[in-house]
Amino acid sequence: METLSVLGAGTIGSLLVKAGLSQGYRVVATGRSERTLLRVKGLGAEAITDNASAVMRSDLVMISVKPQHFPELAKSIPRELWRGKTVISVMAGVRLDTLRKVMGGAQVFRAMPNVNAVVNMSTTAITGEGEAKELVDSLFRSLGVTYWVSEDMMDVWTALIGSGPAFISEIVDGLVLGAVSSGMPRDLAYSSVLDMLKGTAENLKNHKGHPVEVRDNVTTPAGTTIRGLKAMEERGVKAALIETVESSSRRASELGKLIDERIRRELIGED
Ligand SMILES: NC(=O)C1=CN([C@@H]2O[C@H](COP(=O)(O)OP(=O)(O)OC[C@H]3O[C@@H](n4cnc5c(N)ncnc54)[C@H](O)[C@@H]3O)[C@@H](O)[C@H]2O)C=CC1
Ligand SMILES: O=C(O)[C@@H]1CCC=N1
Repeated sequence: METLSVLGAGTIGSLLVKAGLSQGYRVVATGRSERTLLRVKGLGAEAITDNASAVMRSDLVMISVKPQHFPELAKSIPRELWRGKTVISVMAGVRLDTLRKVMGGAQVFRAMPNVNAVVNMSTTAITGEGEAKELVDSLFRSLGVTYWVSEDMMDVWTALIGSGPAFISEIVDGLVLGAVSSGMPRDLAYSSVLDMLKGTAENLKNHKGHPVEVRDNVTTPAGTTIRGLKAMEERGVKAALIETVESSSRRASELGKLIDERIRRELIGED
C-alpha cells in the first residue's frame, strides 16, 4: 500500500485526507493543533506534527498549508527528502517554479480544488507535468470533476472557482434577505433559493448558448423580472462581480510573488 501525506490538514487538507483514504492510500496527516490532529485521526489517518517525517515516509505529498506558512514549512523539511516524491500543492498563488526551487528532484503539480469537495462536487484545476499525471487526476476525481489547465490560468481559477463558493454563498444570502424583507419565512426562502440555483445551473448547462438568452426567456415586457434586473443594473451588480473576480485573482498573483521572494531570500539565499 502506498503512503500519501497531507501537510497541513485543515479545511481543504482534511478533504484531501478523505480523498487519499478513499483511493486506498495509507494516509499520514500533519497539523499544529490538537484539534486538527484529532479530527484527521477520526477520519482514519495517522496524525503527526513532524512534517519531515511525513515526507520521508510518503510516495505522494500534498501541501495544504496557507501560502504564508509555506516558507516556514519548507524550512522544516531537509531538501534531500523531496527527491523522487510526487508533490501536489493546493496553495493559492504559489508557482510551480517556486515549488521546484524548494523540492528539487520531486515531480511537482499544483491543484486548485474548492470546498464543494465536502459533497464530492469540487471543480478542480490541475497543472504540471510528469508520469504521475493520471494518479493525480484520479485523486481529485474522487472529489468531483477535474480540468487540466496551463499554469497561467491558475490565479483566475483560484478567484473564480477556488473562492467561488464564498461569492455564491454571499449572493444566496442577499437573495434570501430580499425574500425575508418581502415577507417570506427565512427557512422557506433559503431552501427554495438553493433548489432554484441548482435548477438554473442545470438549465444553463442544457441550454448551451449564452446565459443572457435564458435571462431573456424569463423577462416579460413590463413584468416582474425586468424591475429586478433594473435594480441590479442601478446597483452595478455585474460590474461588482467583474471586479470581485479581478481583485481576487490579483491577490493570488500578489501572494505568489510574495512567497517567491521569501523563498529566494530565506531558502535559496538570493537577494
Ligand atoms: N479553503 C478553501 O476553500 C481552499 C483553500 N485552498 C488552499 O488550501 C490551503 C489551506 O487552506 P485552508 O484549508 O482553508 O486553511 P486551514 O487554515 O483550514 O488549514 C491549514 C492547516 O495547516 C496547518 N499548518 C500551518 N502550518 C503548518 C505547519 N508548519 N505544519 C503542519 N501544519 C501546519 C494549520 O494549523 C491548519 O490546520 C491554502 O493554501 C489555500 O490557498 C485551495 C482551495 C480552496
Ligand atoms: O481565500 C483563499 O485564499 C483560498 C484560496 C481559494 C479559496 N480560499
